[in-house]
Order: sequence, then structure tokens, then C-alpha cells
Amino acid sequence: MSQTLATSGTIAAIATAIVPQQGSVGIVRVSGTEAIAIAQQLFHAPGKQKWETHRILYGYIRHPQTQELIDEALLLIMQAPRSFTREDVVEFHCHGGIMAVQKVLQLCIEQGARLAQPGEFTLRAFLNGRIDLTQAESIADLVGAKSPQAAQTALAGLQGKLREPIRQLRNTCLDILAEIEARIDFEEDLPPLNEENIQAQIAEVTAKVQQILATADRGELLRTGIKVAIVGRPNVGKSSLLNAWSRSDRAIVTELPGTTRDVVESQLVVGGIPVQVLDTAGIRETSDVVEKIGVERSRRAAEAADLILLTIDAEIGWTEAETEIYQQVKSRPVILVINKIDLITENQKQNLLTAIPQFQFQVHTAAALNQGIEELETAILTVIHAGKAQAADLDLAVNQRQAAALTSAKTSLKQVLTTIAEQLPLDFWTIDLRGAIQALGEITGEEVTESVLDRIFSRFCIGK
Ligand SMILES: Nc1nc2c(c(=O)[nH]1)N(C=O)[C@@H](CNc1ccc(C(=O)N[C@@H](CCC(=O)O)C(=O)O)cc1)CN2
Ligand SMILES: Nc1nc2c(ncn2[C@@H]2O[C@H](COP(=O)(O)OP(=O)(O)OP(=O)(O)O)[C@@H](O)[C@H]2O)c(=O)[nH]1
Ligand SMILES: [Mg+2]
Repeated sequence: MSQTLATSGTIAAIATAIVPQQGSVGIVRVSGTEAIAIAQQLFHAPGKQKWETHRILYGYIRHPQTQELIDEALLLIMQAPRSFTREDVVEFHCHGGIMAVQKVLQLCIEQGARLAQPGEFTLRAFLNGRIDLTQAESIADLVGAKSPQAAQTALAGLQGKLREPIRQLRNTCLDILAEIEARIDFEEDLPPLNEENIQAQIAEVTAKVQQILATADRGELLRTGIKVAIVGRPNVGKSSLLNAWSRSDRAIVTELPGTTRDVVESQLVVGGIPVQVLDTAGIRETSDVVEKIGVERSRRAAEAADLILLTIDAEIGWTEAETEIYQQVKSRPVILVINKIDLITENQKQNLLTAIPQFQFQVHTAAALNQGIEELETAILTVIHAGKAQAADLDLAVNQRQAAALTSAKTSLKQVLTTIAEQLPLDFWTIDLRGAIQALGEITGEEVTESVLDRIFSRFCIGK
């Protein structure tokens, strides 16, 4: 967004994805006072169709000067305030691909619209009071969701699941503030403050803030997910593991050591958490130029990963090579994956387990037979949930910005309690209470600076 948040004029953008795999329909969205006039210049609806709000017209988009046919299309009209932005909105539903929508967008701009900034439609919905800031952020989360659970949590946010409790907590603080300020202003005329009652209320607000704050870890996991690197010597079955896990033949598998040369990625979902899995080249000393680069890339992938699957071959066990690889990855959480478990007997397995270093997390797989994947996912979930706050049964998940504001609110509220306990004058109580009110207002957007709004909305995609 621009420096100032003044979002004025009629804006236009392509609202649908512009990707190589074309969608069958493409939408150009226009919002602002000129939206309907622009549509009337470009869109021709044959017969007796009425230009009324919440109607869809069928017709043709033509160049306003040359009358050249641009597309056969549908036009959706939503008159203010019954629209997403609460302004007049029109949508041209064109044929997919990029040609029609680009031409229509161009014509809208020639007719006086300007290209929308990223997030500007949603910014208008926010500024015009249709949604609050938590809902605006939920829209961005929903669009970017990489797992069904992430989408569900975002949708809960869009429905006001975060807005409502935060508003209530802030209102409680405002009520307490009013009560205290009344005592400061008209001390003589009012019964004395019920200190205990105020302490109890603030303690209750603090507890609720903490409860919501506890959803932050889950929010982080759902939004950004984690990166898992499969590493190990050549030929232990890393690519087979990726394929079994992703139920695909994404990576090339052969019986030759040194098959994988480049990092192969696959996007999966484990227990609702988006997981990016990286299959890497087997790590070994090699004089092959290409393989050498691959090995270097493996090391970098391992460094970038949140979790390492150190994979070994059950028939071969733990060798000097494994010790060396382990040295390189041990700064991250490691799960030992003993693959090709189908090739050894139960006896050999017992011997193997006593001979190799002990890992807190280890799983046995037979990747070539698609076995052990569930066990692997369970281990991964255990590792990533270890040490993280388990959110209560709230189906919301705050983001980092919201968590920072909640932390600040909590600190202020605790300070109020200290101030009361120390019997300081009422003015002091209000200072920190105001701090908490400010922090909660930053979450909903009731009190938020332009630079914060800039940061939030600039992360949106164009057309949103
Ligand atoms: N084609 C299309 N699909 C879309 C959207 C859109 O803008 N266009 N959306 C957008 O991103 C989402 C739907 N969200 C919307 C939210 C509110 C209104 C709206 O007109 N709200 C009015 C109520 C209308 C009425 O009561 O009749 C309002 O709240 O005042 C429209 C879409 C998802 N799908
Ligand atoms: N019996 C058995 N064979 C397996 C298993 N997993 C992999 N293999 C075989 O082991 C060989 C090597 O598998 P890959 O998945 O290519 O091994 P890799 O670790 O990716 O090897 P590089 O890419 O060379 O580092 C192939 O012939 C696989 O079929 C398993 O669980 N059991
Ligand atoms: Mg491989």
C-alpha cells in the first residue's frame, strides 16, 4: 500500500489466479463510485435485462470506441453498501486464461479505474467497517492455507471467532477504566471502589488473554508449516521414502547409489500441518562433479530444515558414514529412520537395535513396500508438538502480530494488579489499563497505526 492509507478512487484488478494451468473462468473486479458507469461503457446486455443490484447480466464486453468484441461474459452488480467493500462493485466473469481478463482490466483502467494495490479491496472492507482486522488477516490466511485444518481455522477467524472474545475483553477493560476514572473525577459523590472485584475482573481477563495466547504455536504451525529433510547415505531408500509418503513416484528410485542429484520437494499435510518434504542426494565423498553439487545441496537443505529424517539401511546398520552425517545435522531435531526393515529377521533387528546409537525418536520403515509411514507421521507430530503449548479446544489460532499484542496486554494487566496490590494512587492503575486496552485494540484494528495496516495489507495478493 501507499504511505497514506487514503484509499480513494475506483479500483480494478484481476481477482482470479493467473497461472499456467488456466482456470475456465477469470474475474475482473471493480470497486468504487465509478464501477457501475465503467461497466455500462463496456458491457452490453441484450434484451430486457435490468441493471439492478445483486443481479447477473449476460452479454458481451466490447471496446467502447471501436466496438471490437472482447469477450462473451457475465456481469455481477453489487451496489453499495451491499458488497464486500461496501462500495459499488462490479465483476466481469470472463473466459479463463489471461487474454480476456487482461484486456478487460486494461479497458477498465482506460475508463477511469486504477489498478488496485495488493489487499486494497479487503482494506476497503476493513476501513468501511464490514470486517475487523482479525477477519482481514483471516482472509489472507484462508487464501494461503496449505491444509484443510489451516483453512478451517482461518474460516473461524473470518466468522469472528477471534474478534468477539477480544472485543469482549477490551470492553471489560474499558468498563473497569470508566469505573476507576469516575472515582478520580468525582471521588466524593461515589461509593468507594470495590478493589477486590476489580482485581478479580482483571485476573479473569488476564487468564482469558493467556488462553488465547496459547493458540499461537498452533497458528504458526498451521500457517507456515514445517520443512523436513530426508538425509542419509546413498541408496538407503530416501527417495523411496518420499514416494511412499507422498503416494507418488515424485522421485527417481534405482538400485544405483547416487541416483538423486538435486533436492526433490513434495508438499504434504501431516495431522493438519503443512509439511514440505525434501528428498536429498545421498551424502558421500565423490569425484563426480554433478553428484558433488548434489551433496552440497543436501547439506544446505538439511540446514534449512526444521526436522531431519536421518535414514539408514537396516541391512547395513550404522557406520562411520552415519556418524559423519549425524555430526552435520545434530543441531536440529532428528528422527532415525531404519529403512529396508523387511530385509532383516526379528533376531537381526534386535542385534541392530543394540548396536546403533540410541535415538529418542526412531521408526522402522519398508519404504519400497509402503510400510511404516503412519509410524513416521506419529513420530513427527510428537517431535513438533514437544515443548509447544497445547491450545485448549479453541478452534482459533493467533498469528505472531496478534500474539505480540496479547503478550503486551498480559504484561500491562499484570502490572495493574501489582499497582493495586501496592496501593498506588488510582492514576497509576489507569496507565497500565490503558496499555492493555491499546494492545487489544491493535488486534481488532480499533487502535492501529497506519504502518501496521500497511504491513498487513501489503502481504495480500493483488485482487484480494
Ligand atoms: N465472485 C466473488 N466471489 C467471492 C467474493 C467476491 O468478492 N466475488 N468474495 C469476496 O472476497 C468472497 C465472498 N465474500 C463476500 C462477502 C460479502 C459480500 C457482500 O455483498 N456483503 C454484503 C451483504 C449482501 C447482502 O446482504 O445481500 C454486506 O455485508 O453488506 C459479498 C461477498 C468469496 N467469493
Ligand atoms: N527391500 C527394500 N528395498 C528398498 C526399500 N527402500 C528402498 N529400497 C530399494 O533401495 C534402492 C535405493 O532406493 P532409493 O530410494 O533410490 O535410495 P536413495 O536413498 O534415494 O538413494 P540415492 O538417491 O542414491 O541417495 C532401490 O532399489 C529401492 O527399491 C525397502 O524398504 N525395502
Ligand atoms: Mg534418492
